[in-house]
Amino acid sequence: MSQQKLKIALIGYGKMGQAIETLAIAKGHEIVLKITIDNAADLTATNLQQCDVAIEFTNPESAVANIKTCIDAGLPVVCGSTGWVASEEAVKAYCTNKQGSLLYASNFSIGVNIFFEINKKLAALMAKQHQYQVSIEEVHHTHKKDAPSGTAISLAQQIIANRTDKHSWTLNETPQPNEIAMVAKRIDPAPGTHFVKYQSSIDDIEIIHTAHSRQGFATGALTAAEFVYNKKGIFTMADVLKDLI
Ligand SMILES: NC(=O)C1=CN([C@@H]2O[C@H](COP(=O)(O)OP(=O)(O)OC[C@H]3O[C@@H](n4cnc5c(N)ncnc54)[C@H](OP(=O)(O)O)[C@@H]3O)[C@@H](O)[C@H]2O)C=CC1
Ligand SMILES: O=C(O)C1=N[C@H](C(=O)O)C[C@H](O)C1
Repeated sequence: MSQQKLKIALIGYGKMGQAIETLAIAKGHEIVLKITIDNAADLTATNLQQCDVAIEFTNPESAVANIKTCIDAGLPVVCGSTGWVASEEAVKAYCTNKQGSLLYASNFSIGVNIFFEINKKLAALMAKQHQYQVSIEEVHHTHKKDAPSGTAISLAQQIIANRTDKHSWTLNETPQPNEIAMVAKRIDPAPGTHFVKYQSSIDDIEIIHTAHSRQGFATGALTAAEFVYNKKGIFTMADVLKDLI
């Protein structure tokens, strides 16, 4: 079946917004509304209602308000901004109450979503191997505003869900026994590298995902928009990729 050509609102026109625009136009979609910091006042219900779907990639401070504006306008929204995890449950409740559509992913690339599945399985396998210290390391470019990355937080949440002895994580500090140690490094031009390490005095087990560019994130975000534009509810990349992985 051929893909419906979408009228897209791009909220945020930085590295990700621009990468998504290129891919969207190549697939025959139309960017009807482009919101930057300079025309943020144009993010109105009237303008959003000219579109089929919004794709939001801004920053931790703007994301929540932008998502709510889309929900209030009745427009499905795909959000890739990270760093607002503390508001996630409240935003989902807002979306549910307003019968809106939201698809948030800390990472849209197929590779990372496969990596997530490996991480969950490895965490379950290692749950009783207390001789191994588990830790997460992420490396990103120096323009990144949040730390740790949203992807690193997702990896930690998956580990916590698959063992009983870890309850939270700590960044760049010595962890308590019930915490996962996280390290965030900022090195240009890294688009995003994530390590999950299990280390013991006898041996180490390590899984690594390395993004070579932003193409995987942009492709995944556009696929998510094509998935959600005519749906109601709260979705994840697992819903989008359920027939693929
Ligand atoms: N989920 C995923 O797969 C991925 C998520 N990300 C996340 O996406 C977000 C954006 O990343 P990236 O594109 O690299 O960042 P950029 O800084 O390159 O782009 C963000 C853009 O949004 C603009 N902006 C800020 N506030 C608003 C607003 N209220 N309305 C409209 N535009 C606004 C910024 O302007 P100004 O610079 O003037 O503030 C900037 O141009 C980050 O949170 C990042 O962590 C990134 C890659 C993949
Ligand atoms: O800011 C970025 O660049 C990225 N952010 C996301 C995150 O915080 O996990 C995804 C990817 O790693 C790139």
